Amino acid sequence: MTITIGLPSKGRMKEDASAIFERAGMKIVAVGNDRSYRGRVEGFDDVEIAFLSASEISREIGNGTVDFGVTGEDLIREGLSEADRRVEIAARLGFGHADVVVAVPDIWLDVETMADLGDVAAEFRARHGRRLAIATKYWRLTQQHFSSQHGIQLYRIVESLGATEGAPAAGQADIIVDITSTGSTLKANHLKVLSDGVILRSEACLVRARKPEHEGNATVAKIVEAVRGVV
Ligand SMILES: Nc1ncnc2c1ncn2[C@@H]1O[C@H](COP(=O)(O)OP(=O)(O)OP(=O)(O)O)[C@@H](O)[C@H]1O
Ligand SMILES: O=P(O)(O)OC[C@H]1O[C@H](OP(=O)(O)OP(=O)(O)O)[C@H](O)[C@@H]1O
Repeated sequence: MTITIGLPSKGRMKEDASAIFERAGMKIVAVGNDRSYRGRVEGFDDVEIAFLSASEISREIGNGTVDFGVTGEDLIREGLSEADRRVEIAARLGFGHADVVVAVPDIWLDVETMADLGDVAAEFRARHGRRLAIATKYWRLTQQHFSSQHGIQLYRIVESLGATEGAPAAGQADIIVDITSTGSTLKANHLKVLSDGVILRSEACLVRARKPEHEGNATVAKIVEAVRGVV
């Protein structure tokens, strides 16, 4: 059986993901020329590499098209329903750290917690004649955090595919759910994170699709062991 590993073909995780495999004794070589989206691993004849974007990797692990992948935990939990049933986080890789957070305008002085935000959401319609609007690309994580975890139902999600932090000032939304690493983008846009507003502390992970045929497969075990040995 050939084991396929999805690695980022571009973006912020690309270099670090390949470097981890190299440190683990699995040197990746491109098949064909440099622009090829296929690779192999020196010394592992039954392993192939598929170079994909970070969000494609999460999707392909979810549907089992690749056996392993390196991607952010945020993309796994946002992209896949019942993620823990479908995939296993085999190793946390120590790079690509970012938190998915709930942030509100600095000037909302009375709003520090999700409970405060729940009160605001409840009053919002009476005061403004509409629901609290949340700009985000993290639909699933937002719904889980607001509805399931904090019992807040009165809100509406405004899809944002970029420059999410600008949405409140632009009048497109009231608050945001987005990723932050240094916090400088939030600060520049006069937003603050609620004290219990960290939805997920994400980092790059080696993720395995849960497949029955992995049971007892020596190559699968070797890949996990090799990567765990260097993180
Ligand atoms: N400052 C940051 N901003 C955004 N994402 C970050 C940051 N730091 C780490 N990440 C992580 O990087 C991953 C996304 O990587 P990247 O932006 O390179 O993907 P991408 O190539 O844009 O993928 P796609 O095109 O599929 O969206 C996510 O898992 C995210 O959590
Ligand atoms: O907390 P900070 O260090 O300020 O980082 C957070 C910002 O970085 C990312 O955007 P980026 O400009 O990298 O573009 P992207 O969303 O297209 O990846 C992310 O979407 C945030 O806006």
